Amino acid sequence: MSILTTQQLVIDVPNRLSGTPLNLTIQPGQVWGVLGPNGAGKTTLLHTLAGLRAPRSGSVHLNEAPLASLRRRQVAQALGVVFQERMDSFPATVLETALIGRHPFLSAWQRESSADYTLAEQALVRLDIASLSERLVSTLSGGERQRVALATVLTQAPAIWLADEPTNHLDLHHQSAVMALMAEQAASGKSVVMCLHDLNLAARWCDQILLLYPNGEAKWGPRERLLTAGTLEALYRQRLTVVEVNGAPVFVPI
Ligand SMILES: Nc1ncnc2c1ncn2[C@@H]1O[C@H](COP(=O)(O)OP(=O)(O)OP(=O)(O)O)[C@@H](O)[C@H]1O
Repeated sequence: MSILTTQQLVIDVPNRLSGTPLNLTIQPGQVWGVLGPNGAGKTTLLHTLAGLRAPRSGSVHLNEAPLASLRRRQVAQALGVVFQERMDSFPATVLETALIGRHPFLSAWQRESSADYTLAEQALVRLDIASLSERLVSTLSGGERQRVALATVLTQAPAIWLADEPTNHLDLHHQSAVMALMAEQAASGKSVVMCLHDLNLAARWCDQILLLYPNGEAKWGPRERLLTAGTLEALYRQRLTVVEVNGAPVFVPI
């Protein structure tokens, strides 16, 4: 189990003067939804939490060690990132791509073991792409590629998932399946931080919410406190109506 914390973290968004310092504790078992309009800094935050981008100020800690003091390999053994944009530039099959998830655990010239193959094959089954195993990733549809990216992180089996719009390109069935997978990861003691544009997925699946505003302000806390029509209307500058379905709020733009 791993805990990711931030201390007085201000993310480095170009041309933004300042922002609310973030003091977050991402605990095992939690599912965080990061919400905010385009350009608010969701991806920047996710990359900063992954140690891929330096903060403007403050710090990110993995189990109390500053992320900046850790070797990349150590970080990759604990943190998995589902990127929003991907460069699938060299030819690789779906299975080969999923196996990349094991690389943080292999030494320089070490080949993947049969246990690594088993993990990758199980991940392909879980993401419903086992039948595509030998296909080149470059030949896949957008939704299929998205599921390869998720399968790669599932193969990595990190304690902390950082996922940038994990339901991007997915049809309704696969959106639900992926959110259920995230919830399942949290239930098994992992933690999940997701950037989302779909308020209703956040309302249904996230227990902690972080709202990012275009001016750098931020609010965070339990879903019940932050996912209200008033808060979200101000965040998105969009009027909303709320209905309740199966005990969860559903936000509809009006
Ligand atoms: N390398 C860069 N140079 C200049 N501006 C940048 C750079 N990277 C990010 N930005 C700007 O920083 C801001 C935050 O970008 P970011 O991608 O984090 O937003 P986001 O909330 O994830 O947006 P979206 O909802 O559109 O995905 C945006 O205004 C973006 O244009």
